[in-house]
Amino acid sequence: MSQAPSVAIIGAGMSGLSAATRLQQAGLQVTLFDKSRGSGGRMSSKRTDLGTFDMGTQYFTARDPDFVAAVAQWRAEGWVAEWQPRLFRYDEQGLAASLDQQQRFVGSPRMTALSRGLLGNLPLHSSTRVEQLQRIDQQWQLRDSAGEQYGPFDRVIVAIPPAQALPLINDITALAAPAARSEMEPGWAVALGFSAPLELPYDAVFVRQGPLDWIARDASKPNRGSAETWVLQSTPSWAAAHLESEPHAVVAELVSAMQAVVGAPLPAPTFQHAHRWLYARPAALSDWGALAAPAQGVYLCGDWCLGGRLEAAWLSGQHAAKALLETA
Ligand SMILES: Cc1cc2nc3c(=O)[nH]c(=O)nc-3n(C[C@H](O)[C@H](O)[C@H](O)COP(=O)(O)OP(=O)(O)OC[C@H]3O[C@@H](n4cnc5c(N)ncnc54)[C@H](O)[C@@H]3O)c2cc1C
Ligand SMILES: NC(=O)C1=CC=CN([C@@H]2O[C@H](COP(=O)(O)OP(=O)(O)OC[C@H]3O[C@@H](n4cnc5c(N)ncnc54)[C@H](OP(=O)(O)O)[C@@H]3O)[C@@H](O)[C@H]2O)C1
Repeated sequence: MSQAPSVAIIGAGMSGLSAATRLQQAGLQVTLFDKSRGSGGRMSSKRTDLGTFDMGTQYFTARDPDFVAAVAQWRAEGWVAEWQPRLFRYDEQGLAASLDQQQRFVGSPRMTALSRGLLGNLPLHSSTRVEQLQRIDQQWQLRDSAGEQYGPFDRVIVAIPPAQALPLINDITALAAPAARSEMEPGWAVALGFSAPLELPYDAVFVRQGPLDWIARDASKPNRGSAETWVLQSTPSWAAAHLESEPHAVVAELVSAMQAVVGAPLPAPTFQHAHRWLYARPAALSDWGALAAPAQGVYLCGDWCLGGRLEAAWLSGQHAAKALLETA
């Protein structure tokens, strides 16, 4: 190929953005597509009159040296900041402080600040659900759910959960077989706003039982504003058993579980909202990095290829970009 290949990236969550920024640095033309109104995917924030709520990624840690370096750069840009919550855990013995030495980071002033920073000036077709990839003359044409065509592109990176990726790559066995084996578990997230501080001695609690996985005072994160905002997240097993529940019923059950943790009735929230994540986290850990079909010029990445955390999503995007660059 005499000139740099053009690349379509389907999915503008962390893995797609990671691949996009790496390829842009290498001088390739990339175009992102996302079915949502913006970028970020599961690294999402909900804006309300009370302030924002992080409804997906709560915080992230950095262990891989390349990711540690990327996070240092994002901190310097002001896109992320360290969060030092007063951490507790809740188990059969009840509530106990559970402080540790782990550094934890969040987007600032909301989780999506990180995805906006990474997106920068990259071209993104938002509200565009890609439904089909067509191979024409050794290139790829994309078709969205409204029948619009995009392309041609020399290469395609599919950076979405496996169930959503499968219809796009079904004919490419090297990608379809592992994707078909990869299951994702669901989750419910509930945002609560209160008119006054709850005055609790913790900012976040690892619960991991019954309906509740985790509760966090969103307002304790850096640069969030002064409203008393909390996010409750369900365990995957509870979400699987309550996939079709009405949002108000989910709020009621998770608030009741939070009251059990707090050990006292909570005041009535002034704001409540429930969000269902059909594909929240991988059911099992994989170590693929990314999946590649170089002969067809198609690459598959996402947290599910490497471990189900934000860091894994970033690393998987880097793996996909590296594999693509090896054939560029
Ligand atoms: C409730 C919850 C809490 C979490 N908490 C944490 C945490 O505290 N720490 C942590 O490290 N990780 C956490 N995670 C996991 C973390 O959010 C993910 O690992 C990471 O965001 C995944 O990024 P990704 O790019 O792989 O996928 P996604 O973020 O899912 O990105 C995929 C993108 O593709 C788009 N898309 C899908 N199909 C199509 C299509 N056909 N056409 C166009 N676009 C499409 C979607 O809209 C989405 O934007 C949490 C996840 C959830 C759901
Ligand atoms: N809700 C969802 O859908 C999620 C999808 C994907 C990831 N989710 C959560 O992300 C968190 C990020 O994990 P990691 O980056 O590895 O953060 P750590 O803070 O290191 O947590 C890892 C793991 O260790 C336990 N733990 C850590 N610190 C404490 C502590 N101070 N007290 C008690 N427990 C702690 C805990 O796991 P256990 O199974 O051992 O309870 C943490 O999960 C992580 O929270 C994912 O669940 C959500």
